[in-house]
Amino acid sequence: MTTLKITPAKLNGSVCVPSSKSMGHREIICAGLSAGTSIVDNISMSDDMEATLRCLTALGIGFQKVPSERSGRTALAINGSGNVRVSQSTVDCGESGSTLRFMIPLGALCGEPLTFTGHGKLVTRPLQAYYDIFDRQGLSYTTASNGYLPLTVNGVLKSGDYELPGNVSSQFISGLLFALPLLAGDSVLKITSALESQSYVDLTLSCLAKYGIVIEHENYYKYHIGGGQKYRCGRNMVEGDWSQAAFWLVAGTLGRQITCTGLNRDSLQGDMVVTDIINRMGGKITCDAEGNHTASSASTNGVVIDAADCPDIIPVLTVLAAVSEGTTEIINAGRLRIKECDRLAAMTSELNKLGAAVTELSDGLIIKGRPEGLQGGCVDSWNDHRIAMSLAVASLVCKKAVIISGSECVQKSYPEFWQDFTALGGMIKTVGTGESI
Ligand SMILES: O=C(O)C1=C[C@@H](OP(=O)(O)O)[C@@H](O)[C@H](O)C1
Ligand SMILES: C=C(OP(=O)(O)O)C(=O)O
Repeated sequence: MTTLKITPAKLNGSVCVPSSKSMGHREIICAGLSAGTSIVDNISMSDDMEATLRCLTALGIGFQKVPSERSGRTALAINGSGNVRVSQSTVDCGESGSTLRFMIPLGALCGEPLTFTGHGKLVTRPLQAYYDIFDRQGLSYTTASNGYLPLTVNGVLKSGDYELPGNVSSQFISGLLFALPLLAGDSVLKITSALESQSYVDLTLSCLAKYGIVIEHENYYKYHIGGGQKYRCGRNMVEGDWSQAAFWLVAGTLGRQITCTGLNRDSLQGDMVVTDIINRMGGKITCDAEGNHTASSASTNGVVIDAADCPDIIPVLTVLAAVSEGTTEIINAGRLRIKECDRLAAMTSELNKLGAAVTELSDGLIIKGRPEGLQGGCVDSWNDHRIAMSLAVASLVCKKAVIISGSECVQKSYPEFWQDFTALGGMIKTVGTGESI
């Protein structure tokens, strides 16, 4: 485990944000399901993207790295056959919920046993929505106790009527939307409770459409999925990641000025709402003609933030709230408890260690702002990339150093995070084992 000591410093400068992890997963899955070769350019590699690539291999889909046409990042040539088959009996999904939930229905097209393993919190993250479908269809599967990983699926999904809850994870909906068009018959998918993370369903539908898959829906609650469809190869670029930009836009608001490049101002990513939220709090985020977004230093005030459609930006917005004038209420955030860690508990515990005043509710947070700043101290990442990156941003407003243990977890989505943090003026030192802090 790596421990970092961050000496408080105001960050300043420009950063090219990684490409979208959510869109990257979707692109390489759709490319892998097409017959022929697709190029997906501008992929930011991370542990989660590696996990999805391992799944493609297990499903008999080939890929190779090729020179990028327009970015300095990875471009992948992905060779699919238009369908899936089990080419490896076990696949490790790492800690990636998206990977696991997108791949299970594809594994359940193969008609041969395929075992999904994972690590950390992924082992216990909810999968019941799929088990209910398998039970209804009589599809054979086994799990460790309590439905935990490893999960082995062994059977073929049947076309027809499907139901899913809308408030556990939209990743189940995306997973079925990838797989059901490949069945011979038509399917209808109904969402039986309030839909959260709807923007992620939009990302799925838009990627499917790019690859030639037609799905009609009635206001996101009923999806009509024609069977016998074929994915069509493509050449696509992945745009910048708004969830990652959020860290820098909060850091710019708390620091001097930070410009994020590589972003699409017309993005379908729900986390783009971070600009509206920061501006609503009194921040100063502007956008130029190229879509570069600049956050300038500003004094901010508390607001109500609805987490239903943007769960991933809540930890870093909690940091901004912690030093804003007045009170911030985070609502509809119960789902944050079933991510890489319990993010409501983690942000409450770790920010309060730094001197913040955060109160945890069952599905939200109340944050009493301390505009005078925080103290600093020793905190833990809870092995969650978004907690580690949020605590790094919190260091900007601390009087004393912030020591973060478990800082290596940023590998999950943003391996270059600490390099970028340093390039913007952050002062980081690795603390060796046994070294006093
Ligand atoms: O589909 C996706 O790419 C994601 C959906 C969201 O999860 P939920 O739908 O479980 O909220 C989000 O938190 C996750 O980081 C990525
Ligand atoms: C929750 C996240 O990812 P996943 O659900 O794919 O593990 C995340 O990246 O914050």
